[in-house]
Amino acid sequence: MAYGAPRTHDLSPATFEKLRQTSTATLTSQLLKRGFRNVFLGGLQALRPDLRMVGYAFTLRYAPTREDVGFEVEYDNETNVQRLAVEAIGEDEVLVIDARGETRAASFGHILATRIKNRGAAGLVSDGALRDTPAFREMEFPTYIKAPHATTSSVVHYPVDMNVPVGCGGVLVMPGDVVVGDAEGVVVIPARIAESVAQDAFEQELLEEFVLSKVRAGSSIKGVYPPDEKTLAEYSEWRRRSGEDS
Ligand SMILES: O=C([O-])CC(=O)C(=O)O
Ligand SMILES: [Mg+2]
Repeated sequence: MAYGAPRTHDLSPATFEKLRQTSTATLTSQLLKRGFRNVFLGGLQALRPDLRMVGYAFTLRYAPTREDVGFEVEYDNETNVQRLAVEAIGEDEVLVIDARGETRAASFGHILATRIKNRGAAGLVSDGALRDTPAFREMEFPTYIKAPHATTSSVVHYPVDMNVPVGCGGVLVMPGDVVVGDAEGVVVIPARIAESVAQDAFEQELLEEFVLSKVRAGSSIKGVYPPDEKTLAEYSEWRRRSGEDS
């Protein structure tokens, strides 16, 4: 069992800030331009849609419980992989739980979430259920789940490994991948391309802001969305005037 998130690429503070400002929709478009089609985690809802999330994936994988394996009433902090993950996760990491879409019991709760938040974690993502969801809605902690369920996890599944490649919401998540969340959901960005994706996404949103202002003002989408050369020239002028170019 591998412990500790292997972080292959550390993002600059500027990139972190850009990712915090760009939407997951824009990020999926930039990833698609680079050939990545399956990067948005399907079927998840934000419990705190008002918060943005940016961090590195720390993964946790669950498997179904059997009558003789995995079921615990009192969790053992020395051996239970979920509990070991809680005390291993680090600063700026997002706990990504592969719960196989299982929603007949929780995969995490709010006391454990409070602990990982205090360890500096940047958020929590599970493609299964969570318990204590009323408390999660009060916590300043970005959290994404498939559904609420009050029953504790080991009734249907148990944690078997951490920091291994997992599937979450139908998407591959590698430890150390960059994970970004907004009100729409969660997107995973391979760490080695995250800087360039962030830069191009930021540029795309500036251009879209200009395009939207024209469409709002009554312009047709023809020649505007996507922009032709005339619109791009107007955009350059608009950027110069709004002081975006230094
Ligand atoms: O039993 C659990 O699944 C954990 C729990 O409720 C919590 O962390 O508050
Ligand atoms: Mg609880």
